[in-house]
Amino acid sequence: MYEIPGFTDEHHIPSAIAVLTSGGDSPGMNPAIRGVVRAALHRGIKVFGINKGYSGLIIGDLEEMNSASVTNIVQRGGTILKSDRCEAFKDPAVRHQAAEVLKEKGIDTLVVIGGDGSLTGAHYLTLENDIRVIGLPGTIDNDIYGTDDTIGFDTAVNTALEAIDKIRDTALSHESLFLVEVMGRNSGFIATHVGIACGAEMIVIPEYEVKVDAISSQLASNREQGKGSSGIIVVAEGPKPGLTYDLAKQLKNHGQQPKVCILGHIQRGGIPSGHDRILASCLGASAVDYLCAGYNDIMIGVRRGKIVDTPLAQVIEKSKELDEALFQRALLLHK
Ligand SMILES: Nc1ncnc2c1ncn2[C@@H]1O[C@H](COP(=O)(O)OP(=O)(O)OP(=O)(O)O)[C@@H](O)[C@H]1O
Ligand SMILES: O=P(O)(O)OC[C@H]1O[C@](O)(CO)[C@@H](O)[C@@H]1O
Ligand SMILES: [Mg+2]
Repeated sequence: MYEIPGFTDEHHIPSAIAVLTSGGDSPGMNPAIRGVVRAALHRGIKVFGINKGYSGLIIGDLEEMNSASVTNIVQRGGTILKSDRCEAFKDPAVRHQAAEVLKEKGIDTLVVIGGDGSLTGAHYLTLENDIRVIGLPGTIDNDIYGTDDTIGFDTAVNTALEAIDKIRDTALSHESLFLVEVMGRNSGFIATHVGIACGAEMIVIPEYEVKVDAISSQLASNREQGKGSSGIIVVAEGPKPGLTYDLAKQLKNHGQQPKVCILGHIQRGGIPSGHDRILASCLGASAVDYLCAGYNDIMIGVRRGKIVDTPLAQVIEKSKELDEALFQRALLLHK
């Protein structure tokens, strides 16, 4: 499914690899961990699992893994290593402490599976300390520069769709309008993909200004065309809680009677899709290939079906643009 680079130079075999998951959990983190562990063991490299992301790293909560440690996890949601958000890791002194923990155990390389924040932490860790790092994009948000796809995005979109298809039944039966909030504080990737796939009447995302007038006239036009008065508007959660309720209020002022349904954390859990399992497995195993070939301070992702690497500095600095053409296509399909 993915074109995998073949490396010839393999003179940088790590003494031992540690792996952690960080930030919001995402479906596919487990097959990614499995990929790292099995590929490392295949080369005779010791591999350690760190519990609870950077919080566990700082206090040395880690243990050696073997092939059985990752048996029967390819199909499991969440992360067997657990995850966390760790404010303390933003402090360089704390990162130094983390590096010392690794060195004491004879570990010289770390694989970080997480979102943009987690990859930022990984970049600083290697810049300031003698630890090599590889990042893997593990987030449902798909908001990471340097990869077309992130581990968990596909599953999250499908989970949201399953829920919205059910809400659609009720919307049709009662001729009612639903605002369905999906995840995405700063990015509308989930909302755009879900909106297209569920046939939403409108999609609201943080990247573009919300035009209540436009939503109202779209709904009015639907009624005039004989499409009925039920509808689904997919709304990305946006930067602060409550924005979907604010939008509902504004629509009420325009004579609409919307109901709000917040999908929330169901989007983060569940069995990873086949797509996410394959992506995660390939990226996990590739992390070990890249380490053995001497790479450091990169994220491994996919572009146009190829496994590719991007310097973490770029991943952090640049933001992934929403596909404008795709969003325009969605607008066309509403009409
Ligand atoms: N600027 C930073 N410097 C050092 N570490 C950071 C930085 N930003 C984030 N991190 C570390 O990464 C952790 C996770 O970051 P964040 O909460 O942004 O989630 P994420 O990795 O982007 O995942 P997601 O957005 O999918 O939940 C933080 O709790 C912190 O430990
Ligand atoms: O569970 P928390 O910490 O509230 O995080 C929610 C955020 O995490 C994400 O689910 C990504 O992991 C975002 O889509 C969402 O905005
Ligand atoms: Mg993030």
